[in-house]
Order: sequence, then C-alpha cells, then structure tokens
Amino acid sequence: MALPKVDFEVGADGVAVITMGNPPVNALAIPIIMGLKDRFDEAARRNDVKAIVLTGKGGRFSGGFDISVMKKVHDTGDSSHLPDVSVELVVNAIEDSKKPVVAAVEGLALGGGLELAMGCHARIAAPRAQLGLPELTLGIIPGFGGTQRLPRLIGLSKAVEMMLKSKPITSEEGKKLGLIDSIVSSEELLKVSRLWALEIGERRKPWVRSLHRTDKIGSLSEARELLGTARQQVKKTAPHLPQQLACVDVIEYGIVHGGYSGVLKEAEVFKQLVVSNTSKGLINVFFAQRAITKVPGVTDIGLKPRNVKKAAVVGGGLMGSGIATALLLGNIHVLLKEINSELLMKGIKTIEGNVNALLRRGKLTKQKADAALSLLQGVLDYSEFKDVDLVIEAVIENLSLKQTIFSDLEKICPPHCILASNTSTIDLNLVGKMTSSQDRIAGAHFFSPAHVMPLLEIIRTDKTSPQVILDLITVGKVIKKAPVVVGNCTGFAVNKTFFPYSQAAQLLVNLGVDAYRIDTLIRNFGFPIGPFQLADLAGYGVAVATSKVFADAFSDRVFKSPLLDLLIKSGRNGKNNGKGYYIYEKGSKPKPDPSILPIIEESRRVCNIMPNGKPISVTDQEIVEMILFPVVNEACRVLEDGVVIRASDLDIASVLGMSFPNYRGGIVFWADLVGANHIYTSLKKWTQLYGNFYKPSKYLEERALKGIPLSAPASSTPKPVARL
Ligand SMILES: C[C@H](O)CC(=O)SCCNC(=O)CCNC(=O)[C@H](O)C(C)(C)COP(=O)(O)OP(=O)(O)OC[C@H]1O[C@@H](n2cnc3c(N)ncnc32)[C@H](O)[C@@H]1OP(=O)(O)O
Repeated sequence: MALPKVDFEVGADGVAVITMGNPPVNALAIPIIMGLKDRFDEAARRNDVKAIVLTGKGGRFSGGFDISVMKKVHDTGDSSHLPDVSVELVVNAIEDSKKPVVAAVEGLALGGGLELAMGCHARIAAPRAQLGLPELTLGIIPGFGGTQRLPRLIGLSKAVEMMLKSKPITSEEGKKLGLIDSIVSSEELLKVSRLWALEIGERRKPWVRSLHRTDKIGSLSEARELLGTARQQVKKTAPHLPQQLACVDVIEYGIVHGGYSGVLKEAEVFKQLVVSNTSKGLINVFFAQRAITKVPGVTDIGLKPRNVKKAAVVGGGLMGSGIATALLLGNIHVLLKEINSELLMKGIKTIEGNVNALLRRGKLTKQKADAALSLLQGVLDYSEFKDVDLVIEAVIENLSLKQTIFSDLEKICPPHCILASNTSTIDLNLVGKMTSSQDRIAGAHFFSPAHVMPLLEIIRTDKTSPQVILDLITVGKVIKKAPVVVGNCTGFAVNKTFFPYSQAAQLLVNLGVDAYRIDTLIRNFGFPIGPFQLADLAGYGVAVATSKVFADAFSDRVFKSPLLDLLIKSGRNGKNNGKGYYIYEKGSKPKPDPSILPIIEESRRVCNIMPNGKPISVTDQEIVEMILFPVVNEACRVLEDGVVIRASDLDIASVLGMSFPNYRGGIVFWADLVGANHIYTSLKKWTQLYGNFYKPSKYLEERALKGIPLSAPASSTPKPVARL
C-alpha cells in the first residue's frame, strides 16, 4: 500500500501545486499534516513560487482528519496524538500566507478536508463533489476552524443546518451558497485553479480570508435568535449528544468574540469532546461498520463477486414483500412467488405500498419508484426460476415446509443459484438436509420492515461455500444493507444476543416493577422504544413463537412469564389489534392503557416471584442494568462460540438490528465501558436473588476475573466460527 505523502511541484508559471496523497480518501493522517506544514513553509520560502494550489490525489480532495488518530487517543488515553492544525496550518500557513492559495476540489472534501479548503483564498471544484462537515456523527465538532469559516462563507442558517445534520452538499449547491467560487470540469480543474491563484496575486480576483468575513453572519441579535432556536431543537431531538449543543455554543462564541477567538475555543472544545464516551462509541461504530465486510477466508482469497441480476422471493408475506422491495430498490429483477393469486396480489400490493410510502416521504424519486416496480413479476409456480441467480425463501417458520421448498428449488434453479432462507431461528443444516446443495445454502436474515431496517445477517453453515457468502455480502451492499456474516445457531447473532432483553423486562414486571417505567428508562438509555412498546409493535404471536424456540434451546436460562398468554387470552395482540400495553390513536403518541393493570396483577399472582409477595424496590439504573446485563451475558456466549468473527460485528448487529444507541458504540463496546467486573458481580447477585436467568456465563466470569475486556480477541488460537 502506498505510504501517505504530500507532493510538491512548481510549474513554469510559478504556481506550486501541493498534492495530498493517502488513498483511498486522502485522510489527513499525521504524515500528511506534517507534510502540508513543510510544503507550505517551502512554498512561502521559495522565491520562484508566486501562488499555491492545494489538491488531492486520485480524484478526491480529502475525507478529513484521520479518524484512526482519534481511535488511538481513545485506546491510549493520550490526547497528545492530536496535532495543532487549526492555527499552525490553517490560519498561519494557509489563510495568512503572503502568497495566494486556491483549493482545487474534486470528489469529496469532508470534515478537515473541507476545513483546509475553507482556509484557502478561493475554492474551485469539479462537478458533483461532496462537501460537508460530518464531524458531529463522530461525537466531535468540526476542528480545523470549520465552525467559524462555514458560517462566514455561506451564512449562519445553512452552516448550522449542514453541521447539525452532518449532511453534505454538492459543489453545485456550494457554488450557489458561496462556498465554491467556480465549477469546472475535472480535466480543467488544475489549470483553472493555477490561473485563479495567479489572478488573486495580481489582484484581479478577490483575496478572501474567510475568517475575517462578517458580511454573511447578520447582526448579533439575529445570530443569537437563530442559534437559540437551533439550541431548542437540539435539546429536543438529540438530548444524548453533547457535541450538538457544543457546536452551537462554539459558533456563537466566534460570532461574539471574533473568528480567531472562535478557532481557539473550537480547539479547546474539540479536545474535550474527543475523549467523551459519545465520541468513543461513535468512532467504534465507524470502524466496526467498515470491518464487517472483511471476512477471513471469503474476502481475502481472491474471489470475485458474481453479478446477481435476477432474484426470486418465495413467500409474499410481510417479510417476503419487504425483502422483495429491498431487492427491487437495488435494481434487481424480482420474481415474487406465492401459492395462490389472492396471496400473490396481497404481496404485490404490500410491495407497491412500501415503494409508494418511500416516495411520499421523499426517499425516492417517482422515476426510481416506477423503475423499481417495473422489475417485479408475480408468479404462482417455479417455471420462471430457471435463470435466477438467487432465491430467498421467506415462508413461515415450519421446517418440513422449508425442506420441501429447498428440494424443489434445487431441482429447478440453475446450479450457480444461491439458495437462501430468511429463517430467524431454524438450523440451516436442517433446512437443506433433503438436498445435495448444502454448499450454496445460506441464511439471509432480514429485520422487519426488511426494506427499511439496515441490517442483513448472512448465516453460513460449515458447508456454505465462500463464493456464496461473498455474493451475499455483495448483494447486501447493492441493496444498501450492512451485511454481517455469522455462524449457524439458534437465533444467530442478533436474536440470540437479544432474547434475554424482552424476558428481562417480563421478569421485572413480574417482580412488581411498572412496565411503563421500564419503557421510559430504556428510551432514556437511547433505544427508540422500550421493550413493552416493542412487543406491541411486533404482535404477541411473534413473542410466543420465539420464546418457545428459546425455551427449547436455552432451557437452563429462560424466564417463562405467564403475562403473554394472559394478554392473548384477554384478546390482546399489541398494536395490530389496537389492544396492547398502550392505546394507539391516530395522530397521537401511544398512551399507557390502565385496563392492562389487572392482567399484570394476575400475572404477578400466577408467577409468584415477588419476595414476600411485595414489589421489589430498584433504582432506575438497576432497572436498565437488569435488562441489559443479561443481554451482555448472552453476547459473551455468542463471542465464546465464535458466532461472530469479531466483537465489533456484534456492536454493529446490535445497533442496526436492535436499535441499540449508536453513540454507546454497540452492546460489547458499551459493556466494556461499564466494566466486565461490575456486570459479572451484579449478575451473580441477581442469580442468588432471582435465579438462573441471570447466571453469568463462563466467558464473562473469566474475563471479569482476569480483567480482560469482553471485546478483546481470544489470545489463544481462536475457535472457528460456529457453523454447526
Ligand atoms: C478536525 C476535523 O474537523 C475532524 C475530522 O475531519 S473527522 C473526519 C471527518 N470525515 C468524515 O467523517 C468522513 C468519514 N468517511 C466517510 O464518510 C466515507 O469513508 C467517505 C464518504 C469518505 C468514503 O466512503 P466510501 O467510498 O464508501 O469508502 P469507505 O469504505 O467508507 O472508506 C474507505 C476507507 O477509508 C477509510 N476512511 C474514510 N475516511 C476516513 C478518515 N477520515 N480517516 C481515516 N480513515 C478513513 C475507511 O475506514 C475505509 O478504510 P478500509 O478500506 O480500511 O475499511
């Protein structure tokens, strides 16, 4: 791999072109920052240099400061790894340079990349370049003067929006807003930028130091009003994210005290935020998300992904139609197979409804929606399956039905076709037992609603070929899912890890804790909804079916609550029949339903686990821990059994599959922040009080006692991924 370096070339026109080279995105790694300082010094010193152009190699300006440096700060606790860039480089060497500097921007200029460009005296961009300050998604604020220069270049309102939403704009929008001075073709970019720089030197183009501008900010009172509104908004929408308020505060500081003071304040706040748990969590998620598609023995053995042009989905229920929708939106031709025309029409209607809902919400253009639907074909038999590249079976969880389907598929589909099941629980070796195609059978487990939820669990057995896994990873990327490759076991990675989540909530209710208090606390922790509202959403039938599977597989540690059966007996089935823990009325938030309380009382009586028949007294923190520590405990078993390749895969799976708050870094990452020892001792205490549901796993016990982080890879030879 090429080493990061900064090139320097002076042309006959007297323009020095400084080029950042650090593929693939020219991240501003320490050698790049050092190289830039040296090159700008050299350009300032040399008499043959009249003007300077700053650009990036390989069609991309820069993806920003090297995030792995911040990871190093997290891992070592040593902030001295952070270089001084905002003053030394951007203000002193670039903006205050005696020679004009022009940024030639192509591809992308994000975070520190855009901040370098904003320090230049003009910006020339190629068409459709992405420009943005996404730092808040990493738990920090823009750190190389971005909070100060962006408002001064494009106005406060748009700058605040771009930073708080972390949403990039194109160079075309940038031109309209004043961020970009001119748009030219990629071929002309360097030529025009050189000329522009010379013309600034000759005073034929303005020599603009953005930090000194005030014309776009408006009066102090206007600015304060706008920032006040932004603050109110942030308090409502992102109460858990300290970087949002910090960003607004730093912008305001610079408006009140001047741009340069703002830059100094920004650096101070940046350093505080870098070491926050929020930044640690979000940066863990950034790298974890990029690690999932690196699968040893699959993506590192020189295989090439095959193109999946035509797929079939067997079963047009809620999951099947959601999966079909996702494939169609990925531009894949889909056959939807049902057993009769009534069910087929229902499936097609659901797909149309899914696509139209996305259209209404502005997530799709009409053209894209029409194109997706034109790729759909409904069928009632397998005759069209002769040339499909992939089949995803999404029928009910019935083993013998699945076995028959896979036998049929084996006969009719071409030999290269991947045969996948969307089962969430059934052993894939059993699904393919009646075939001799085990090498092309895998799980493709989507999460409901399948066209919306971003996770795709790809389950391999010991017989699934690496090519099939690679192809499924590729399809996953094409349909914009995060594909996580996991081993074959009951519940796979996500459902296995999270089965204690709802059970713990049930256990607590039967111990006398208020269900709505639990939901509120779990929401305050950062989940979008609590476990009881989640149960309402899924319908109680699903909970009954899955708890049976888990009761069979993990009989040593399940909690059987009478509550679900009592609810069903009283005619309740959650949101879909309007009778759940909550009352659902159109246009208003779900409200607690007091008529459920006698049913809960009845459950407590039948269950009879309240000590001395009285509700237990627990703090808010204990409630959260009593729900989430059993999940961590199960995650430990998933890690021990090698169901996931690495702990961070489970972090991503928990964030994208279960909506575990991303700013807490994922389930294992969070557990390590809390500390294995505290989790272990708490579970041990609760085991004595409330039974084996809480019994710590061997993996947790060992690591807690030896002080080894739960996420650390096994030091001895790692076990193979559980595929059996
Ligand atoms: C002080 C400053 O204000 C602070 C900052 O600048 S913080 C950084 C701000 N910048 C960002 O947040 C951008 C982060 N990067 C991205 O969003 C995307 O990588 C991108 C849009 C630039 C490119 O996306 P895409 O082409 O899909 O490639 P993607 O797979 O994400 O990244 C390619 C590789 O570059 C790495 N990478 C991308 N941006 C990086 C960065 N800023 N630092 C370090 N590595 C980075 C990725 O980790 C990945 O590495 P890998 O191949 O080893 O897995």
